[in-house]
Amino acid sequence: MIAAVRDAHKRLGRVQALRGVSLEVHEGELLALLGPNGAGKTTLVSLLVGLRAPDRGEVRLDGRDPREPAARRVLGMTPQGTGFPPALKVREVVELVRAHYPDPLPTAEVLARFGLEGLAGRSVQALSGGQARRLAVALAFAGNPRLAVLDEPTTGLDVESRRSLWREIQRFKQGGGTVLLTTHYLEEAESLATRVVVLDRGRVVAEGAPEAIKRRVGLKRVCLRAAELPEWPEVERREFEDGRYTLWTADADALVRRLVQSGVAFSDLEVLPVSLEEAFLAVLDEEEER
Ligand SMILES: Nc1ncnc2c1ncn2[C@@H]1O[C@H](COP(=O)(O)OP(=O)(O)OP(=O)(O)O)[C@@H](O)[C@H]1O
Repeated sequence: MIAAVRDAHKRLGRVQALRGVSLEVHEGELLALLGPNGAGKTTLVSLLVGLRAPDRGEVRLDGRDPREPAARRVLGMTPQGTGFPPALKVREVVELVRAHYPDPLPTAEVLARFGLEGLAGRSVQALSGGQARRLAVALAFAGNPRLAVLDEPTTGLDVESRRSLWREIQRFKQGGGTVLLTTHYLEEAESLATRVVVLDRGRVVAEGAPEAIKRRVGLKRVCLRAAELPEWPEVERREFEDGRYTLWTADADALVRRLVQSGVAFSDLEVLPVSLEEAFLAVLDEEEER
């Protein structure tokens, strides 16, 4: 285990941002922290990286208090916000971060991997939003750390930049690195994460592999083309768009049998799992009802 939080509580001003959160980050995993705005993700990350201390509970990074500089040597992170030292060029910012680590990646490699070669001599103030974001993520990897902590790494990036960043994140993980990331893109968590933790109002409300969280919701999607379908008891929810029905059901087998027995003409039948996004919304709905 490379990092752990046990029963952490944190109050920020009048807000109880964390209410007893426990979390372990295991070596080699890619853990995605999900949750709606204000759930406490950034606060939790700030405890793990030693920027804040919990009011109650314990935080460990590589077995030590993350507020000790020596503990943070295992850690690479995206800077909070995009506040780079203003007078520096891109290459200089990369070199500044590398200088803090015993075995960093070569500067040229950092620049190349994150599509920054053409920008090496550019002042950080003259970067576009997307370029600054790529630099921020590159800095998390520049020191060749054991744990990379990425707070919303791909927010504001175009599709191509997002995909190329995903490739770099995966490459780091394949090389044995551990990643903790927060994201609002469920698709990102679904394609990258080995494990997902969902926070809501300062608590962990769901945890597991993306597949397990989807199973917990217990529904499947049955999709088909048909002119009109009767109401069936197995169907929890239905949508009709462009001649195609999507039916959400807890028992896809029973629904398909019903469909065939009904004699309704249909085509293009597919049975699909729910997406992580649908599962995420269902988990938050359950919490809301509690
Ligand atoms: N410095 C602060 N002072 C007072 N309240 C704060 C402070 N920082 C955060 N909060 C509050 O603490 C709660 C948790 O915030 P946090 O930034 O951890 O959430 P988040 O899950 O990262 O949200 P988002 O998805 O919007 O980034 C929110 O209600 C937020 O308004």
